[in-house]
Amino acid sequence: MTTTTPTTPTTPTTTPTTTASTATTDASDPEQVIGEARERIDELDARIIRLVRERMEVSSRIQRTRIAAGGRRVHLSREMEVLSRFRAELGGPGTTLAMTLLELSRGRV
Ligand SMILES: O=C(O)C(=O)C[C@]1(C(=O)O)C=C[C@@H](O)C=C1
Repeated sequence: MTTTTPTTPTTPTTTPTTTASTATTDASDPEQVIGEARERIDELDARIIRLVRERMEVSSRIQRTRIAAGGRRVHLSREMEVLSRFRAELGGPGTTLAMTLLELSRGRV
């Protein structure tokens, strides 16, 4: 007859690996999830603002060049292209966003 020695449960010696989606969040703690997601949003907003400022500089260069060559500040057909691209990608609010970007870039018309 063979006897078996009772085994005691052991704790894992390695830490469970985390996946990308759980590495920085603990779904059981809503405050932590929200706090971390807001940090990410703040970073994204800072990048968006930097990009908007960069767009304004590039747009200003185009406008100054056109005006120096005898043209006008506003180029309507180009604005229509910009507006339709934002609308195609983001719908009606995309148009509003594009209009705001254009106003920031060339002032009010
Ligand atoms: O693309 C141009 O010709 C620009 O002057 C740039 C820009 C823009 O910010 O997108 C700004 C003013 C014009 O009315 C059209 C577009």
